[in-house]
Amino acid sequence: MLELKNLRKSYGPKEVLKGISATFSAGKVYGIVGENGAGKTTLFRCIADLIPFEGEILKAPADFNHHLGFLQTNNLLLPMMTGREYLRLLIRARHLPVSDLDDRNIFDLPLDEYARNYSTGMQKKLALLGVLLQGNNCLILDEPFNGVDIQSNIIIAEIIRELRRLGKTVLISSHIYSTLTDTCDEIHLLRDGLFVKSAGPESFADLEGEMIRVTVGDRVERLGLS
Ligand SMILES: Nc1ncnc2c1ncn2[C@@H]1O[C@H](COP(=O)(O)OP(=O)(O)OP(=O)(O)O)[C@@H](O)[C@H]1O
Repeated sequence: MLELKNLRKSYGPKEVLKGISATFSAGKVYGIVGENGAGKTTLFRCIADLIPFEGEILKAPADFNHHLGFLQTNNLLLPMMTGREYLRLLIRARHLPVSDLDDRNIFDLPLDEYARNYSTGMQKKLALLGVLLQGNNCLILDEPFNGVDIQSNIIIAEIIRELRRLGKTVLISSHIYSTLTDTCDEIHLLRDGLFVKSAGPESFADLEGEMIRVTVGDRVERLGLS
């Protein structure tokens, strides 16, 4: 169980999260959408206890953080380590046996090459594989689809559905709305530091319509294209 109660976060005078309350349940997939700079990563970093915040984040069981996997958008600064060593490190951090790595290398990554020489998409796949092989109960996936090829995106969507079937709690951010409607049970729109709208599958289309109205407004006309 994961519950946010009046979660607030400021960077200096800048208030990014202004009192978010929400509950995230096991066996559900939650999408977070919002414009660049809306605070999605900040929210995730608060939940992962990586930065201080105000308000409350209630987690159960008590060792929740030991079963939390966080795929960050910028966790790709790997030291001199091969893909295989990176995966071993993450798996061992959970005191799990390292086995069948080649079989479980579902993205066909060159595991014996230095991970820092991987392409951006390959690094993301490696990081995702790492948090998945840890067997976490809660997964926070910050833009998992971004920079990854279409074939892998299809696989990632299927993995997310499998995580739901396994009873995990999954939080995802994405700038591609269809990736969320394909996978989520609920989507929250983060704007001005708050969840201003939340929708279940029956109102995903309404939420998209609302975002288009607010976001596009008269911007295209103002461009004065001719
Ligand atoms: N360490 C920091 N110090 C100061 N300001 C920060 C810091 N990290 C983030 N911010 C600011 O907080 C706001 C929210 O940033 P955040 O990265 O959480 O947004 P986001 O919704 O994830 O954006 P994007 O979609 O572009 O990834 C932005 O205005 C950003 O400039």
